[in-house]
Amino acid sequence: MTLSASLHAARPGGGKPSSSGDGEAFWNRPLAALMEGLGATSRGLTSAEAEARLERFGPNDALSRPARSLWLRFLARFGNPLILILLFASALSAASGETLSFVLVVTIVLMSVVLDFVQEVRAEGAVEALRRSVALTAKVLRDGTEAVQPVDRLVPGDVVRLAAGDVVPADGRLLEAHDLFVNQALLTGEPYPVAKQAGDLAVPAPDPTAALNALFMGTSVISGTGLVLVCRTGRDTALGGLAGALAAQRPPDAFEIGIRRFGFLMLRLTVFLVLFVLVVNVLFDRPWLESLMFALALAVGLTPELLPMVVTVTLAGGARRMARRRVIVKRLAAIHDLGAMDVLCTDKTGTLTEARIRLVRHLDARGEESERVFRLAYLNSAFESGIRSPLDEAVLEHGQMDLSGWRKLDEVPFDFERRRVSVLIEGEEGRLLIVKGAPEDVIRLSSRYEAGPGSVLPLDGGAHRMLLEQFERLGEEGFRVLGIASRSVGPEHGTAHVPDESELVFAGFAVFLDPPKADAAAAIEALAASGVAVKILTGDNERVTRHVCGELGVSVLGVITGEELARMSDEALFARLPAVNLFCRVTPQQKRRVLLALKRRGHVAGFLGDGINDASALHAADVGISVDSAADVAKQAADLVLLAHDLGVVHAGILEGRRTVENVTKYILMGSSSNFGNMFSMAGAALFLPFLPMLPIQVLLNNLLYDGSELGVPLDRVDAEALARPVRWDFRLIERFMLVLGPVSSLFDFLTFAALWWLFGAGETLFQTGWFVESLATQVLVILVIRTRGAPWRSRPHGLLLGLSLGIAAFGAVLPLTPLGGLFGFVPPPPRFYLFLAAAVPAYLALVEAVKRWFYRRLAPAAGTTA
Ligand SMILES: Nc1ncnc2c1ncn2[C@@H]1O[C@H](COP(=O)(O)OP(=O)(O)OP(=O)(O)O)[C@@H](O)[C@H]1O
Ligand SMILES: [Mg+2]
Repeated sequence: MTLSASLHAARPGGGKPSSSGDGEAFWNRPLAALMEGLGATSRGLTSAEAEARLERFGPNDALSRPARSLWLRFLARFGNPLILILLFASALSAASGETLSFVLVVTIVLMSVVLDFVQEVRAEGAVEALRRSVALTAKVLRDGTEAVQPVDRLVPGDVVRLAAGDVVPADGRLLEAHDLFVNQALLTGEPYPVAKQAGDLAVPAPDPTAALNALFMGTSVISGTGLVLVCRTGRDTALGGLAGALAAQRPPDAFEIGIRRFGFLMLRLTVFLVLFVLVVNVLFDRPWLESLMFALALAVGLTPELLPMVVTVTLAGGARRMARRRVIVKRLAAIHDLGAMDVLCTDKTGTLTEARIRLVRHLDARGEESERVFRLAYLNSAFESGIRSPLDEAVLEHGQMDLSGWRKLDEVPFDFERRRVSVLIEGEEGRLLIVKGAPEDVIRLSSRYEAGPGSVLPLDGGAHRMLLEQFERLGEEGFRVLGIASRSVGPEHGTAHVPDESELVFAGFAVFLDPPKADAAAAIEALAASGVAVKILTGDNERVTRHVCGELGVSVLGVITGEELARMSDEALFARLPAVNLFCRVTPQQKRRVLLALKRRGHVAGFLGDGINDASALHAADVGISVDSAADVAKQAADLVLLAHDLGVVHAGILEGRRTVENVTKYILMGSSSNFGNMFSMAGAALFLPFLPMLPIQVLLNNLLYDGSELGVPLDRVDAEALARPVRWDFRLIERFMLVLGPVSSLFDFLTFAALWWLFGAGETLFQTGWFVESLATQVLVILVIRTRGAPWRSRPHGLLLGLSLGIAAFGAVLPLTPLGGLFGFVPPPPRFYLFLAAAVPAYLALVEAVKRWFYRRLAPAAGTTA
């Protein structure tokens, strides 16, 4: 993985002194001294003290930059050189007597900046609030009791309880550890489990990777439990030291690249245009100050600087609407990926099934109900301290058992490669290793079996067949099954290891029922109808999964099991992918491999999962989707978090994502074609007219009104046809669109110039007025044509969009007739002009419509949809 690789390479924070210490790393200090220095006890802080420390240390967020105040950010907006020069130039003109124009320029610029700024801040606030709503939490000791707190409220001195699947929320020292293994790949790049223990180090460790008594933010607990004293938070953590590298390393996504490329194109055109206008005006000996201001006003309207803001605002609007459909967006750009997604991989439990797992039977080897099998399963589930799966919950809920006669000595924690868990306990039967896991493996590891009370028989070929048959029959009936086995060991046996899981005595099966989800079938159909294929990736076995599919009416095209996958080359997998929609008994790494293969085939692949075993697939996917109740590591890896574990929610989210992408595209099409075209015409006009085609202040006003008319775009409706298939950004399409429609708009503008000049014999002020009214109307109304690929009258726009577009065009037309118009240098045009307008604007729109149809038919027939 590039991320961990880069972190590995960077590896700063290594010898970084702890914020709590005197230059010595916190893991090397004696615990007692460390606690004294932190003013901490093993019972945690008081709420009041924690509150005070939060003030002092700031929020526990390693990646955030210190927030700039709103005022500073607002002022920074004026740091834009174009705006500065414009203000400076208008101040110069004020000095030469044009005070009114100066006041107007400042007012308009201020209004524009405020409009943009308010939108952006609101958008960011909304996105941040959404992100917070699914933020990770930690179990913290506060006021002597355990409380659940958002991770960013942790402070040095806090005591945090951790279990398997948790992401370590800060850097700290272990106060207690039980069978604790963590994944430190974020720090070391190596995914192997590392054992951690409480206590002082015998030999000082030079860097975090060697500190076996400490845990570090961003690493995750694989198994076991721990109690951690928080020593460093936020930017002071080892992860915080990497934050810079992290941010720098994140490769830009396709969208960012597209926006940048497009922005650069616009920038070049702007520079060219502005220089052109300036040179022409200077050559023709026109007043230089006004020409400069005119050019600057043009540039302010054209600069792509605002494009990312506009996109962010639209995406944030989309994120808000998705939240109403119970999909929380953690990474804004994921909205596009969601809209573009054409394959969705999902796990089984919780998505296709209710995840209300019940233990329904406990059968011995002969298939008879057995209390002993339940007791062994119960002991295993009760004493295992690793990943507490819903299967364990189901065992523990099934009945009560007195554990007082038993003591736990050790365990071999569950992992998704081995698919079993063992506990070593001591009690009335002496020392006993109890193994619970995937039946085919537990049977394979057994050499004898219990055939009724007190009777143990060798597990020979016949018995083996009998057990497998029983297991398969249960699977075909849709039951999830775990095998239970045990082994007596001598008193010299104090610890348990993987090789001990052999020569077992097979006891029987724990049989679970997890009913299929009634509405999953409809959701899968809806996804298919929307061009998203669903593939199932599960750690469970083929029989159970087939049964679930059968109940749901999902047809199984082809199956690959984990075993086959392990033997399969990447090429073979690549070739078989299209014909397979079921992957069974796959390990976490195999889930990841399938996703990478799908991506290599050119799919935009999503993954929906909630378990620890899903985290690496979530990372690998283009769109990682998890649920609010998921394990920390899964939630952290996800781009989107569902508030309800439901494929229907995903479908709703996909449509919302596509809609958002379509609306962003509309924005860009509108801005790039008509706005660009109009500006281009102004440059032409500068060449032929003896005066400026519009006063600088009029250009600015035009721009402000245009911006206002765009406020409705994010809310706009999108045609059903556009939502029916995955959509991708297509900046080439946008560029071509601009290059075709820009000149169309310019062509029409020159016709207008001609009419104003010859038909109305317009002088400077009338020309400027007429042109202002006309250009605003065409720029603002063209959205009604280009917002759909089909006929505009068949696609109803959102009320606000329609209202703002018509309203602003009308406002522009009426403005010159009012006293306010005089302020901006307008004169009331003759009635004949309005007749001309009433003919010209519809003619323009009709022309755009014709060219648009030709464009989509000839130049971009299939663009915008995925193959
Ligand atoms: N608590 C447990 N004790 C023993 N074995 C378990 C336990 N949990 C899971 N297993 C074994 O590991 C296998 C894989 O786990 P699981 O079914 O949860 O994987 P998964 O990929 O998350 O599946 P799903 O797609 O259903 O969510 C199980 O089929 C079972 O054999
Ligand atoms: Mg699962």
